[in-house]
Amino acid sequence: MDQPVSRKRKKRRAALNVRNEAPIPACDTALWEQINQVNTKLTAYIQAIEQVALVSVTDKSGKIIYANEVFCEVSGYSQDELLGQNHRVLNSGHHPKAFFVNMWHEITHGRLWHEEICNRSKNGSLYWVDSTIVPLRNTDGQIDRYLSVRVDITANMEREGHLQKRLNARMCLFEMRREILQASQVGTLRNLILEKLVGAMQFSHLAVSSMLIDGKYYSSDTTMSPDTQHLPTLQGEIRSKHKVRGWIKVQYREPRPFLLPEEQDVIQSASEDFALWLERNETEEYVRYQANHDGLTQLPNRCHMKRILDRLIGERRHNIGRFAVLFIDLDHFKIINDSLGHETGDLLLKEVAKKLTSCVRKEDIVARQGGDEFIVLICNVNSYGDVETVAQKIVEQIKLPFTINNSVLYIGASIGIAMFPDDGETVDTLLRSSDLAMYEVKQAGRNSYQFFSSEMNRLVVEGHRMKVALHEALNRHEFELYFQPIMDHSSQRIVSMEVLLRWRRAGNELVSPGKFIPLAEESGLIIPIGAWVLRAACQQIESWRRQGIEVPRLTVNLSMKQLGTKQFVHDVITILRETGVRADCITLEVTESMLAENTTDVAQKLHQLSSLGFHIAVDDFGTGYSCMALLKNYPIDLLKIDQTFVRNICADKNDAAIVIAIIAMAHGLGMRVVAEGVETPEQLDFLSEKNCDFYQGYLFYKPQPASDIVNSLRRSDVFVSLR
Ligand SMILES: Nc1nc2c(ncn2[C@@H]2O[C@H](COP(=O)(O)OP(=O)(O)OP(=O)(O)O)[C@@H](O)[C@H]2O)c(=O)[nH]1
Repeated sequence: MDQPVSRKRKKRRAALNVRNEAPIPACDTALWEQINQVNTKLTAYIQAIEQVALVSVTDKSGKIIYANEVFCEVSGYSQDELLGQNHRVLNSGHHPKAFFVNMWHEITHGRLWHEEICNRSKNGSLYWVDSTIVPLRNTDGQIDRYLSVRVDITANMEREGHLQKRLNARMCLFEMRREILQASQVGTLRNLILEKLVGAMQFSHLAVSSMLIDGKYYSSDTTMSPDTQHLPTLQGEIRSKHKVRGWIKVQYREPRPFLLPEEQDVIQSASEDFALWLERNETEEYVRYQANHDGLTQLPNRCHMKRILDRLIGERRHNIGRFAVLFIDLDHFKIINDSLGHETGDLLLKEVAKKLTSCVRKEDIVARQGGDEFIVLICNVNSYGDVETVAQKIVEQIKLPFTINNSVLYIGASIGIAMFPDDGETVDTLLRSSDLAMYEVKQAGRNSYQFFSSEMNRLVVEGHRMKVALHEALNRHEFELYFQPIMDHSSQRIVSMEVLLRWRRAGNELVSPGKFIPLAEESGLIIPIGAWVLRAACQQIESWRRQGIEVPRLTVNLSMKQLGTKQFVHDVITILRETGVRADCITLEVTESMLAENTTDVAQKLHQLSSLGFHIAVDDFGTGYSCMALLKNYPIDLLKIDQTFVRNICADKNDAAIVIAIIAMAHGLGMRVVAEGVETPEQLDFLSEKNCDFYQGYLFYKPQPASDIVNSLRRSDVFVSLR
């Protein structure tokens, strides 16, 4: 059985020491006997050693003066070739210089040296030997030769080495792949690969890894210059999407005659894995970018901006420091689209985005909220004055002409400003506050800026509460009808009554129509409310009729939303059927703007209604388009002159001229005219002199509930029959 290596080594050392150091005793028979025995033993040892080991002796300088047969056999050199050669002829280059420096240091100091060495044979192949070098002294005690005994361990080393290297390589790749799966930052991953590759090399202390990616050089040893082509190099190419993006290298600091294939595999795989990661990361980055940016302007989109805003709020919540949110909406942008086309509109939006970016500092953020709306975050604000300066600059800059496709375009911007934390401490409140302020700018005429105020908020909160209550108002029977008579010019009697809606909210508070009608329009509630009004008006006609009061006609206002519903005419007919009222008992009032909005659909419906017997009136005439040409396409019976003209009719020549013109033109088109808001006898005189047909106003009657007006109606002479 084999003895353990350490015991074998001890024995060998003991034997060599005996040979080198045993003193020669004085001659006597017993002693010679002893010497012979020792000699015999030594000879046996030497013979045995010579059989299995590579034995050589060198002089002080390392020149070989003896080499046994095994030595010749393993090294591939003949004795003649070896003798006189320096031992360096066998150097494989595998070991660093320090390895041999240490060896020489030990043996020149008379110490035995024992290591595993990789040597190179004559044919270039490598072999590993377990080497023991013993310094030999001459009779003066000086070291003058070195005895080397080496055992060939190449087979073991290869087995172990291969396994170890493969294991190392696998481990390295495994770890790198794990990191690659988790890595999110290219810088971190790059450093990690460079570090791991060095660790995976057989002489890691000599290995330097480096990477060239997209023209930039990185190295695990920043002192080593990229210009090291002469050094032993393992290299892998980083290829992504069929393009060479760079390389990964591992180089040894010293020349090495051979490099292991496993190491090359590691570099190759690392390069491929890294290239895949780059591709994946770039795809993810692209997707992330697309999700966070507006495709047209490349600015952060609404979601991204909200996240930025949220982060900013988080940062500033504990630090004192204001920032401002500017809500920017372009003025009348729709006209650009409608007149010059969507593509021109798009180009203008891109130019506006650039201009906005140029108006703010790098740390500020410009985002596209959507459509023609942009958000600007001014991140560091000392005073309102700072923000005002930026807002003013934006208004001025946007006002300047834009040249798009060789055309000069003009646009304005309305800006609402909310400050953090004063006007909101959450993303939603800041956006809402700035939006409200922007809305105020629009209301005030556009092309300017406005800071948010708590009054705006109060109005919004009130509006919201009212909207909620309005939803319930129909179910709670909170609506009432008021009636205001319309008088005949010549007879001074009632020809019709305008039906006016009133909302008596819980608590008996009467809400003015000016407050709730716009909310009902906005929420769409105007459709069921409008149907209720028509039905209630018809029911009232029937109720009066049953009481013996014949009302010639009631005038009911329509909204554009109602008229816009497909089944509007059908719904009106249904109400007439249900209540038993004839169509000619009802005048339907539309506004000028309704006629201008959707001419074909509105005209069709009004013609249908007119042919059913309804009268059609145009309310508030003169305040909108005042376009007589528009009227001729519709079956209009009555024009109602807006009260704003009537109010100053005796004092303002222009108003008087307008009223005279409207009456003349209406008569020319076969229509009759109602003057609204008649309050004084002077107004009445003026109007009757100009042949106005009918009057409505406080001079005759205020709007009254059915219960109050009924007394006036009972007088038999109040009505003029129009039939
Ligand atoms: N070209 C283009 N137009 C868009 C885009 N997104 C929205 N719009 C249009 O932008 C217009 C925005 O209209 P609004 O802001 O409501 O109206 P405006 O004409 O600007 O009027 P005010 O805001 O009241 O001054 C609409 O006509 C949209 O169709 C877009 O990506 N490209």
